[in-house]
Amino acid sequence: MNADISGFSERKEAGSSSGTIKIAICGVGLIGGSLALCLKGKPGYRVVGHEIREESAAKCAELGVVDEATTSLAEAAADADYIFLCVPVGRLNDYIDELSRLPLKPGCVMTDVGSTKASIVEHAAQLALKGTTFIGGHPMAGSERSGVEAASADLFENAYYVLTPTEDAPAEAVQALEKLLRWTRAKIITTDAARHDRIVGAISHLPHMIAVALVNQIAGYNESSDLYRSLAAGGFRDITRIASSDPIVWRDILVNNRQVLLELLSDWRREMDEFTRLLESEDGEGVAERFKQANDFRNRLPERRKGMITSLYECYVNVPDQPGVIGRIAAELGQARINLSNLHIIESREDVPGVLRLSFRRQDDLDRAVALIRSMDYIVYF
Ligand SMILES: NC(=O)C1=CN([C@@H]2O[C@H](COP(=O)(O)OP(=O)(O)OC[C@H]3O[C@@H](n4cnc5c(N)ncnc54)[C@H](O)[C@@H]3O)[C@@H](O)[C@H]2O)C=CC1
Ligand SMILES: O=C(O)C(=O)Cc1ccc(O)cc1
Repeated sequence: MNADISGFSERKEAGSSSGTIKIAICGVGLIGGSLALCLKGKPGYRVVGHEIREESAAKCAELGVVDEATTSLAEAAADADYIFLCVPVGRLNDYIDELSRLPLKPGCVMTDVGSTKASIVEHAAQLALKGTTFIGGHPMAGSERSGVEAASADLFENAYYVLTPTEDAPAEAVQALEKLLRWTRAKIITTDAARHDRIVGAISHLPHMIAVALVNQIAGYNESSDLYRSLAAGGFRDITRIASSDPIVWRDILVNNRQVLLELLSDWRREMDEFTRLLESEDGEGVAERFKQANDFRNRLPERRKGMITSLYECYVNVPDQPGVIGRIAAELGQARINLSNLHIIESREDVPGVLRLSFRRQDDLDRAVALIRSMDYIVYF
């Protein structure tokens, strides 16, 4: 790979012969669509979406997420300066194979957004991608939602965006990709693929498995009484939000990173065994110590209200059981021109509205809403 990068800098500065930089996005879903929205309309860029189904291609063009869309990979890739692979992890190698058989523009930079990095980076390195450079990528932001309808130009703001260039990737290519990705307003960092997979396995893939297992365990109990579902309150919702993630996307991630995950699961079982031991021996002090240790670490997590922690800017409001309270809060927010993206009543008892979850698209809206609602004497928390 990277055999011929002659003319690379010249092309990146000047763009293609038509004066524009062509960016191909293969898979215009949540992540591909969000990248497209970050880049489309920026001076000198033309964003072309690739989808395998006609309806999907038509939809992303109609929604205005891309400048144009096609179901032909050859057409999307032809003359592209950058190619982003944004399909489920299980399909990435096939795309690399197919692209390696197509005439690609010399100096083209190819990257992906897959949640695992070692296998794709290794696969791309084995193929001589004729004068193009492959650089693995992973924006550490997303949500439990999927599809182009969920795409947003703000998705990556302040989140980490990991790049995993191999040692032989030309510095100019890495710099050019980093420069392009600045439009996402993400914090770009580089590391090697194996390290990425170990760390992301622990902080993202393991939590997704735990969330799914927990929901399925409780769903099993709920067969005997619907009260399990009714009583499921804030804590359960917080820890299980990511269990609503896309099954195909996550099937591919977990199977791909299975070696790392099998080790993490064995450590997880040890953590659970420790709780079992503490409870069997009625060791309350030991239990408290586990919570204390967790509090210490969690309270020192970086204050980031996006990406891996939450997908939106959210707050919770305790609402008393009085008619009109929710309407009043919504009306005040509207009057103050604060854009509410979602409002959800979390019932803690069947007959009592207990907690209101308010979601915003911007930090600024959240901050203003919190100040306003607190000034109305309601308790607001995160
Ligand atoms: N969901 C998330 O929060 C994050 C996902 N990622 C990674 O981004 C990639 C895309 O995920 P999302 O955008 O969330 O998924 P999505 O489901 O929103 O979008 C997937 C895209 O790939 C296309 N696609 C699906 N199956 C395909 C197939 N068999 N052949 C060709 N195209 C196919 C779909 O038409 C769609 O455009 C995955 O590799 C995932 O690991 C990375 C960061 C965050
Ligand atoms: O919704 C969340 O909190 C996520 O964890 C989103 C996410 C999903 C997959 C990734 O590879 C990165 C981020």
